[in-house]
Formats: sequence, structure tokens, C-alpha cells
Amino acid sequence: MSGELSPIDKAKFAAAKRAVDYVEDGMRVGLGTGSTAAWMVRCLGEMVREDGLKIRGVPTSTRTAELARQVGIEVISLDEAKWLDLTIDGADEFDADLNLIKGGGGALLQEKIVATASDQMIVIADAAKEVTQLGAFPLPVEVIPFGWQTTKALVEEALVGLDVMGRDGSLRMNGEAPFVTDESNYIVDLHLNRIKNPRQLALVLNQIPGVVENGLFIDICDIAVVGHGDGKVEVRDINAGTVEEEKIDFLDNENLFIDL
Ligand SMILES: O=C[C@H](O)[C@H](O)[C@H](O)COP(=O)(O)O
Repeated sequence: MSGELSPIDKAKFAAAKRAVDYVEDGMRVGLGTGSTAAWMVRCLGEMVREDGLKIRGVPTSTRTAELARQVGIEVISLDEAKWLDLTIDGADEFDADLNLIKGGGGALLQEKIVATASDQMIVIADAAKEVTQLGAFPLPVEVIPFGWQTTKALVEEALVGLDVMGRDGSLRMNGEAPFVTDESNYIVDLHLNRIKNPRQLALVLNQIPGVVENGLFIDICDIAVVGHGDGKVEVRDINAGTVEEEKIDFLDNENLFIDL
């Protein structure tokens, strides 16, 4: 990547750059997946290379593992880390309670395992991801390939009686073939439009045989760092209830902007 960043990339970068302030020497850090998380991995890599920061990272996808190694972060497995100090990840939507929809990139399963095994989860997002009610973004549900059509039908049936606006699921595709996750599963995207009770929906979905996990992250995220295209950043802390605003400078740093 070279030249001027687009406003959306500036927003993502600003959120990522502010969030890495939470990372301290010696930490075991969960590394999220997606375009926003990729900025965070690049920022952390710079801190490792330039400032001598010593961290170990647990990636949430093969893509993130590859990027982390490229930028110089020591990569370990979750089983090696056992528990994490902090996870920083992106989201497709977040609400005022910091409940999230994740999985637009198909990494929801490892992301949820890693975030749940962390003392703290910070979500980084551009301001457009904030919603008053979750559900406009299709909810990813990871299902095992065996009998996926039956599982999809059971999922759609389970939605009857829940306060959602749509009930259709679609198998995520990668060209002509089903999209396959890092855990060799499929993804059914649910077009719900509105999710009145995300906590209930998350529980209902995970009780259906064949469903491995869903993209609702309920009571997992502690802090949201929200970036804007002009470099402004807000920090929302669910415990402290604080809102902080500051501006991130866009660094003229080729190391961060090269296409990794
Ligand atoms: O599976 C992918 C992840 O949940 C991503 O963190 C999420 O889709 C947000 O991605 P992005 O930062 O590219 O919008």
C-alpha cells in the first residue's frame, strides 16, 4: 500500500494505533483478524522492531499468523499461552453495550475462543460499525459441513418466535465452492436485519446440533476504540463508562504502509 490512505483506512488505523497503547512488555496478546486488526498487527510489529517491545501473539487465523510473523511478532498457540492478557480485534457491528457481530471474514470461531481466554478484549472499529441495534450485518454462523443443509433448516426454524426481522440464511461461498473456515467448517450468514435479544439468540443458535459457533460476542468486549477518518478516536470503557477523545497523527511511516 502506498500514497494517501482512504478515510476508512485512516479511521481503522487511528483505532488500531490508539489500541496498541494498552499493550505492555511481556504480555500475551490475542491478535484479531480482518482489515482493522491487520493495522493493529502492523502497529505492534513496529513496536517490536523499533522499540524492543517483547510480546507473544496468539493469532486468530492463518492470515493473521502469517502477517504477525512477517512484521516480527513472536507467534505462539493458545495452548502454549494458556491464558491471554489482552485481545485486540475488529468487529462488523457493535452496540452501546459493546456486544458485537463478528465473522465477516470467517474467523469468528478462533476469535471467540481467543477473546474469551483473555483478561480483556478491546474492539477496534471505524465509527460506521456502531449501531443502535445489531443485525443489519448478516450474522455468521459456523456449521460443520456434514448435513449443513439440515443444520441451516434447523437454524431457520429456531428463529421462529424470536424477535428478528428476517429468517433467511445463505451459505457463504468462495466463487463456485463453499467458503471453508480455518477449522474446515462452513458459514451460514443469517439475514436478520434486527436482533432484539442478541443474548437469547446466541444461546438458541449454539444449542442446535451442527452449529459450532455464532458471531455474536455478548459480554466479551470491555473496551471499544472507535476511529474516525480525520484521526479522531473515542475510547469507550464498559466498566469505567468513560469516553475519551483524541487525535492520532498519521505517521509518514513506510514500514506500516507497505503491502504486507
Ligand atoms: O472474521 C472476521 C472478523 O470477525 C473481523 O474482525 C470482522 O469481520 C471485521 O473485519 P474488518 O476489520 O475487515 O471490517
